[in-house]
Amino acid sequence: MKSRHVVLLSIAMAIAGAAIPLAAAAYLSWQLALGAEQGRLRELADRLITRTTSTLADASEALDAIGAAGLAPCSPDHIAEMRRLTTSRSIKEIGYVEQGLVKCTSWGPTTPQPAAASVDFRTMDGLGITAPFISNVLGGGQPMMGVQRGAYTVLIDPQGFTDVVDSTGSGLTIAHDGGPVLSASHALDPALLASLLAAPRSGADDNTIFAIARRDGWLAVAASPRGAIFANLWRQLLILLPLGMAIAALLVGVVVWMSRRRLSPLGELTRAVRHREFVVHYQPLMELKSGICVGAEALVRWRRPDGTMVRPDLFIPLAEESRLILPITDQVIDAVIAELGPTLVADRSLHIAINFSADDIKTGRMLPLLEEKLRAAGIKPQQIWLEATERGFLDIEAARATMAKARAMGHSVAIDDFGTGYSSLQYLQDLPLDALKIDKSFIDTIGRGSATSSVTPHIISMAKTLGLFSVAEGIETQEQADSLIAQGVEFGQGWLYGKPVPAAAFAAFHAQNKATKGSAPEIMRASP
Ligand SMILES: Nc1nc2c(ncn2[C@@H]2O[C@H](COP(=O)(O)O[C@H]3[C@@H](O)[C@H](n4cnc5c(=O)[nH]c(N)nc54)O[C@@H]3COP(=O)(O)O)[C@@H](O)[C@H]2O)c(=O)[nH]1
Repeated sequence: MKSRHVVLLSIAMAIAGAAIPLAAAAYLSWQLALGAEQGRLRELADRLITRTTSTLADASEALDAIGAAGLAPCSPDHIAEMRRLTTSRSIKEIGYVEQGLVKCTSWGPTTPQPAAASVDFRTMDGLGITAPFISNVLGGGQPMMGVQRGAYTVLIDPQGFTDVVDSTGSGLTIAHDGGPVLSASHALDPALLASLLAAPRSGADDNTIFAIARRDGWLAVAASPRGAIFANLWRQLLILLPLGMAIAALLVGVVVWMSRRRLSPLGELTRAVRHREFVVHYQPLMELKSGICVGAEALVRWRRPDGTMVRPDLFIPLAEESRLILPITDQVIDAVIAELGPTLVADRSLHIAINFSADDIKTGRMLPLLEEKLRAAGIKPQQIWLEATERGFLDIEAARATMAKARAMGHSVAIDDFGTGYSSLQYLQDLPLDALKIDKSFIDTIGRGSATSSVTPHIISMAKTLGLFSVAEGIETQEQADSLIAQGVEFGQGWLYGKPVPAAAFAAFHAQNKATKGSAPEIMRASP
């Protein structure tokens, strides 16, 4: 993914990371406040049913008592007893009805008049309920609720159900489940009430929050305006918003940290390793005297997704520091085998030099892997040279063990960039080596009469004394080549012969060189 895309994605993720926890905090606060209000309304509705059933129980008791009193209808004692029974808070009046006419009430005898209305429904214990009950003779024309059994009708003020239950102004409605409404305070929107009676449920709409309770044959609805939850909502927000803000800050921090990591050189390199973005170019290695191409040095390049190539000296130091060099070396080995395996199998005189990191030289972890891969491809170990810089010799004993093992397997081993390190020359005679690669900085001095130009002959003669091949790096002119040949340097590479090129171009160069100059010896070892 390109850096621009990473930045855009990071911005999108940071916005989402900030918005989602805040939105979640707001949503959760709303849900908690709504849930609390609905819980309160449910409780109110339940209390309303309790109040209704206890009022009806009072009425039933009064009806039983007057019925069982056995007093002469409308006698002073009968009227006194009816009056005594109206002392309960909910019972407003009692009427005695004979043949459809009210003969007397708890207030006294009346001129016989027709009783008000017929019964609307019967409760589970047989009480006949009329709601509203409006009669001039009973209840003085006020809308009441009539509870009837036998010859008696008890009048109850329906407002009493709802007034006592709630003091917060919530709308309360009690209805016979599946039947008419008995009482309502702060009347609900009629359409909403009708819908709740038809399909009882708790919930909220644009204006109202409502909850129901249903039991003992009664349905109670409690409702409050949406604004009723705002106080609780702010309380919830005060708790949850800081939490949401903390989570948002954490998420944004993580996104920033991840994107900075991803956009950092190390992040880029890590991703490149994961996506195997490395390619290998091959620079011809020549036998200087004969001009025969004896092999090539494998040089890694990082091809970024946009196609640009990154030079190894720009990423190898970071790769070594972060140990990403290990998977990079593995990818180089895989590329060499995949790209030049058939060429190497077809020409046993050809070899490829691979650069190994200090870590590899110290641990030797790549040797078994290399052995297995070469065997599978049919490539001889002698065809792969190992190059190590002096940085790999910091732990000289470990380096010696790895190099000895590599040579025992059949590989040749060369010291790369020789002369640029600070290691003691002492180790040279003890290390199991085949070649010294003289660094380009020394080759550049040839013919220039500079102070360091006198060092090159010493390096060449040291290699000879130690019985090692010398390989000159970075030969750019024929003058340099002639001088090196005259000093007995066996091999060399440089732009004079060829720049590092992709595998196919190198194979073509090698075939052309072989056709004109012939083949190198199959095994090139400085010493057994
Ligand atoms: N651990 C690993 N290190 C690697 C690997 N591949 C490369 N490297 C190291 O990176 C350094 C830079 O390499 P590169 O940019 O590829 O440069 C090489 C040649 O292109 C360059 N060269 C060769 N001939 C000439 C020349 O005539 N003129 C000129 N200006 N430059 C020339 O020199 C580099 C050769 O490198 P080396 O022989 O290895 O010293 C370099 O230090 C590589 O080692 C890898 O896979 N692993």
